[in-house]
Amino acid sequence: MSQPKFQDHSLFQDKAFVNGQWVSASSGQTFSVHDPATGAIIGTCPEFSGTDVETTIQAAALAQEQFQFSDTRNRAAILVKWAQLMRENREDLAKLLVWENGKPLPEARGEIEYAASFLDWFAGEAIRSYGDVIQPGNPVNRAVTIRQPVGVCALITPWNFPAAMVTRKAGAAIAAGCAVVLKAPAETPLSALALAELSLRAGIPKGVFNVVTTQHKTPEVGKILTNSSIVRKISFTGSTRVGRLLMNQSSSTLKKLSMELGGLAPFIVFEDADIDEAVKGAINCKFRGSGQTCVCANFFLVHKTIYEAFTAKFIGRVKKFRPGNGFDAATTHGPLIHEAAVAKVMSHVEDAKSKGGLVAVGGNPMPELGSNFFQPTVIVNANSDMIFTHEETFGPLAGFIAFSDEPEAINIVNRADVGLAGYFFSKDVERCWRVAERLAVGMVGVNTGMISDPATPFGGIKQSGFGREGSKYALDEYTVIKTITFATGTRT
Ligand SMILES: NC(=O)c1ccc[n+]([C@@H]2O[C@H](COP(=O)([O-])OP(=O)(O)OC[C@H]3O[C@@H](n4cnc5c(N)ncnc54)[C@H](O)[C@@H]3O)[C@@H](O)[C@H]2O)c1
Ligand SMILES: O=CCCC(=O)O
Repeated sequence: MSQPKFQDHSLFQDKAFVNGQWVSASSGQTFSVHDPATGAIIGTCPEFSGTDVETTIQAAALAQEQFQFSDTRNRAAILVKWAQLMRENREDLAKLLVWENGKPLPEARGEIEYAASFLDWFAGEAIRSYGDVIQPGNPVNRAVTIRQPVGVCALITPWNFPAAMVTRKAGAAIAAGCAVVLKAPAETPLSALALAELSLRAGIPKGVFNVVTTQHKTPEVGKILTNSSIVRKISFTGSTRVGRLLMNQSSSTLKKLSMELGGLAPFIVFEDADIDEAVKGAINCKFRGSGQTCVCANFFLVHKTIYEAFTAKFIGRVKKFRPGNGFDAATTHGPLIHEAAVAKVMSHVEDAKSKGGLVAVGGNPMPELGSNFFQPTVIVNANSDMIFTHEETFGPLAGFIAFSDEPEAINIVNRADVGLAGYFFSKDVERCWRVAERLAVGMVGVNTGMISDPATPFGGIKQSGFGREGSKYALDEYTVIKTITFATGTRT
C-alpha cells in the first residue's frame, strides 16, 4: 500500500501550525517525510528557522496572557472535545501514524486511544488545583499557597510515539493554563499536525497550541527554544544525549525542565515465576513498536533453573512473528525508523556473538522487505559484558542471561547509569516487595510487562531524567507555587 485512503483529507497537513494558522517557513524551505517501510516520500513540511520559531513564541506569549486566567472548566471541556475528535477520526489518525512511523495498524489504533486517554485524564486534572494554608512564624500573619501556570512551554517530542507523546505533554500543559510551542520530530511530524487541526476544531484558543517543524535546523531551533526568556519550561522526551544538551542550553534562562530520556529496562524472571505469564509479559514488553519504546525490556535475566524452559517458550513465540508493512493485515511487527537504527541493532548482535552469545532466532537485517527491517532476534548464552546490558538497543533484540540468585540479578541491573523502567516476575510476595523497592529505576512492573497508563506517573531516575508525566503529579511540572501572606492586623 503506497498511500492510505483517508476519510478526511484535511487531517493531512503539510504546514506548521502557528497562532491557529497553517504557515510555511519564511525561507520557503521544506524537508521530506518518509515512509520507513518503503522509503517513499510521504510529503513535505516547513523547515522552520530560529526566526520562525521566535515568531511562534511571540504568538504563544500573547495567547498566554489570556489563557493563564481562563476558566478551568472550559479548559477541561476543550480537552474532552479534543479527545472525542481523536476517537471520531481514529482510523485516519492511525493510518497516518502507520505511514510515517511504520508500526502495525492495530498497534497504531492502540496508540491513538492511548493518546486520547491523556486528554481525558488531564481534563479531569484541569479542575483540581490545591494549595496549602500555613501559619507563618509571625503570629499575626496567615499564608496560603496557590498553583499558577509556569508560562509558555516548549515541548519536544520523539518519533516512536508520534501522537501519544504530544497529548501526554500538551494535555498537561493546557490543563495547567500554559500555551505551548511543540517541536515535532522530523521523522513523524504529520501526526502532530493532524492533532493541531483537531485542536482547532476542539476550540483550543489561537496561539495556545502551536506546532513547529524542522529537520536540518533542529539544533538552531533548539537553541532558540532553550535561550528564550519567554519560554519558561522545556519538556523533552528523547535521548539522554540531547536531554543533556538541552539542559545545558537552558541554564542561561534557568527554565523549569522535565526530561524523559533513554532507558535500559531489565526483565527478570525468578525461579518461582509463572513461566507462561512471564513469557507473555516478556513478549509484549520487548517487541512493542519493534523494540523502539523507551520502556521496552532491553535484556533478560532468567534464573538458571528455568532458563531452558523459559527461553524455549519465548523463542517459539518469536518464530511466529511476521515482520512487514504496517498496513498489511498479516504483519505483526513493522520496520525500524531508519537505517541507523538497523545498524545499531546489528552492532549489538555482532558484539554479543563476539562474546559468546548464540543467535537462536533472527540476527540479521531483512533487505528483502526494505532497508529498515531487522529480524526479531533472540540471543541465548548471553552475559553481562555484552553491550546490550549497558546501552539501549532500541530494536527487536532480546538477549538472555542466566543468573544464580537475587542479589546477583539486582547488582547487574543497578550498575547502570540510567534507570527508567524495570520488570520482574515472581509469585513470592515478600520477594515482590523487596525487589520492587531495590531496583534502581523510576517504574517497576511486577508480574506485568505493560506499565503505561495515564493515571500513573511516568519517568525515570539517574540519567533517564527527571520529572513525571501523566498522573496527578504531571500538572506540578507545568505550574509554580505562589505564596500569599496576609497580615491580619496587630494583636493586643
Ligand atoms: N523516556 C521516554 O519517555 C522516552 C520516550 C521516547 C524515546 N526516548 C528515548 O529517545 C531515544 C530515541 O528517540 P530519538 O532518536 O527521537 O531521540 P532524539 O533525542 O534524537 O530526538 C528526540 C527529539 O529531540 C529533537 N532534537 C534532537 N536534537 C535536538 C536539538 N539539538 N535541539 C532540540 N531538539 C532536538 C528531535 O528532533 C526529536 O524531536 C531513545 O534513547 C529513547 O529511549 C525516551
Ligand atoms: O517511549 C516512550 C513512551 C512509551 C509509553 O508511554 O509507554
